[in-house]
Amino acid sequence: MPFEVTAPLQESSFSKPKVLIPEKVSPDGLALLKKSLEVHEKKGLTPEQLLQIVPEYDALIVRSETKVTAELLSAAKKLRVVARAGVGVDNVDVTTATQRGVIVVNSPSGNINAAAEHTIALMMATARNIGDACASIKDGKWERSRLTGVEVKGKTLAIIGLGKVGLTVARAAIGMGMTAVAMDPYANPSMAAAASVTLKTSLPELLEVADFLTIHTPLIASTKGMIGAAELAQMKPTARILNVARGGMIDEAALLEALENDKLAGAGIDVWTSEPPKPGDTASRLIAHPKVVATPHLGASTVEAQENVSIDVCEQVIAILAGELPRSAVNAPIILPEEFRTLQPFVSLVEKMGSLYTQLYSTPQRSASFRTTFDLTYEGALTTMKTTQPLFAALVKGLLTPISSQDGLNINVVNAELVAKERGILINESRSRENVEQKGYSSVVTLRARISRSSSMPREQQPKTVAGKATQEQVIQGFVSANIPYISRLDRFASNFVPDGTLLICRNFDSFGRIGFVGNRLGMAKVNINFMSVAPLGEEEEEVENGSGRKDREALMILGVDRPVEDEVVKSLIGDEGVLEASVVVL
Ligand SMILES: NC(=O)c1ccc[n+]([C@@H]2O[C@H](COP(=O)([O-])OP(=O)(O)OC[C@H]3O[C@@H](n4cnc5c(N)ncnc54)[C@H](O)[C@@H]3O)[C@@H](O)[C@H]2O)c1
Ligand SMILES: O=C(O)[C@H](O)COP(=O)(O)O
Repeated sequence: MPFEVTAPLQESSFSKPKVLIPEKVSPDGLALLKKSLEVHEKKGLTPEQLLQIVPEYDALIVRSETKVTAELLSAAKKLRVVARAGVGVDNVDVTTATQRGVIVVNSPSGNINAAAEHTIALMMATARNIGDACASIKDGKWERSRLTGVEVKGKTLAIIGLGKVGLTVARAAIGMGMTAVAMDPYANPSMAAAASVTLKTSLPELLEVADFLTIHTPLIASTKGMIGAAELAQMKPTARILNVARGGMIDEAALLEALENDKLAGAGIDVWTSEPPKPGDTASRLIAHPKVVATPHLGASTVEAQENVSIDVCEQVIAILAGELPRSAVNAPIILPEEFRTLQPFVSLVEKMGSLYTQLYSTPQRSASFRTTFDLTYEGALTTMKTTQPLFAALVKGLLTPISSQDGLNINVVNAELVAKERGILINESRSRENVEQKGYSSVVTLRARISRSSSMPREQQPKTVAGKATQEQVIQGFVSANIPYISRLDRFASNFVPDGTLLICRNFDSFGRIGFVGNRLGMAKVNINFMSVAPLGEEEEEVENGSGRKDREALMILGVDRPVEDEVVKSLIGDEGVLEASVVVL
């Protein structure tokens, strides 16, 4: 099948690419889009309505309210880009987008100043009881002494996360006569020093000196719930806490308890664990608390910031739909969009090849005693790709998925090399000049696993052989046709099957009655067969002795089944009836 490179969508295309914008995005960027694209602004859609209309769109532009879920991305068959008009992409399922070849872009710097100014506004509001005072005077009261505040000059601002927003807040606070200290394990010490911010190495060190504590990290595993009851207890009772980053980093129940019991003087909160908060939940009780100044996620909501992020992401959408490189891609920073799209079916193929290898050929004893080196070879049109990083990442992911917990496995082009190194997986990639079109394919991928004794083991402890040889090699080969991956070689066998779902793979002598025997046993076990494929020995392979004195050729039988096959059923296939080996793999 020809290797297709999707043509960039041009202005002159018969129908213009369509962009869906289900949230309020500033018109400045939209004006740029409208020159060459069909732009549909549809606010207030329910998730169900969004799911229904998304298949017709090439691009989706969102802010923080739209949840770009795996379900939505699966329904969005034409989608090429999700653009986040802002910084945080925690409302976008980036992993699924990556798997589906959808580029996610954001605007990493368009709203920094807005978020920093909002932090300062909340700091001043908590210091001077602005929220409470405003409510009081509107209620017809005149409560001057109850509402006496504090000054920020001479106080210490403690910052968690000295990134773009954190540093901007620090500079403004220092300008108001405050001392700035920060805790950020990844901060650049010289940049901190240049901004007159003192870095602290631990959270307790930071908490104990804070008159105001402000959080400016992303919401990730290490920051989720980082300020709980224990941390609040380490702060001065006169301290105030601010959060203009993300809900979920401060334990809302612990914060409410601290405020109610005078363990903390106040809080200025813009972001909430659940947005919008539900009536009666902890966040709603916090919002109602007189010591809390609350805003509905307004950190980036300034005219200027919205103009910035809108222009930034709209320019990137235009670039991607024209086949060019975006400036701020979250999931594919080093690969051209068209290459990314073309590589996607091969990403799926290589991932399945890796998973097949682990499930069929690797055993725990083997991995402890032997070293496996993987050679990944690309032939045909694939060799013209500028980068094959996504294929490398897919192999690492495929090899590890069957032996990892799903939650912990987030392997992508950014972290694949690191993960491979950490797990001791050696992968050599190479491009072959062989003309595979003669074989009827435009591109072929071959995974060759070479197993040899681990040289790090003391010689006397090394097992004598690997299946009788000093080194052993297994080969899996595949290709893509009409975007569907196929396995064309499985070890010594010339196969042709789609690596998908639950497969029973039997090695048997290629003689009468084997298929009937296996089909019968599966039928008795109430396992339905969805498809069957026979893989004969490759032409160069020899016949072997079949146990009854005759020479016979071996073959593989690959059966797609509708459910996992029990171990005893699999074992019952092996024996006199000619099945030599049987394994179940899930792909
Ligand atoms: N409320 C809003 O409307 C609004 C607007 C803009 C940004 N934000 C949010 O503000 C946050 C900061 O944005 P940014 O642009 O400054 O991001 P950034 O990536 O520039 O900075 C984040 C900093 O956090 C640090 N960090 C990461 N993990 C940490 C940890 N465990 N402990 C301490 N520091 C850690 C990083 O090293 C980095 O320096 C993000 O969550 C962003 O989504 C909110
Ligand atoms: O991550 C961001 O950029 C901010 O939280 C802003 O979100 P918003 O676009 O929904 O205002």
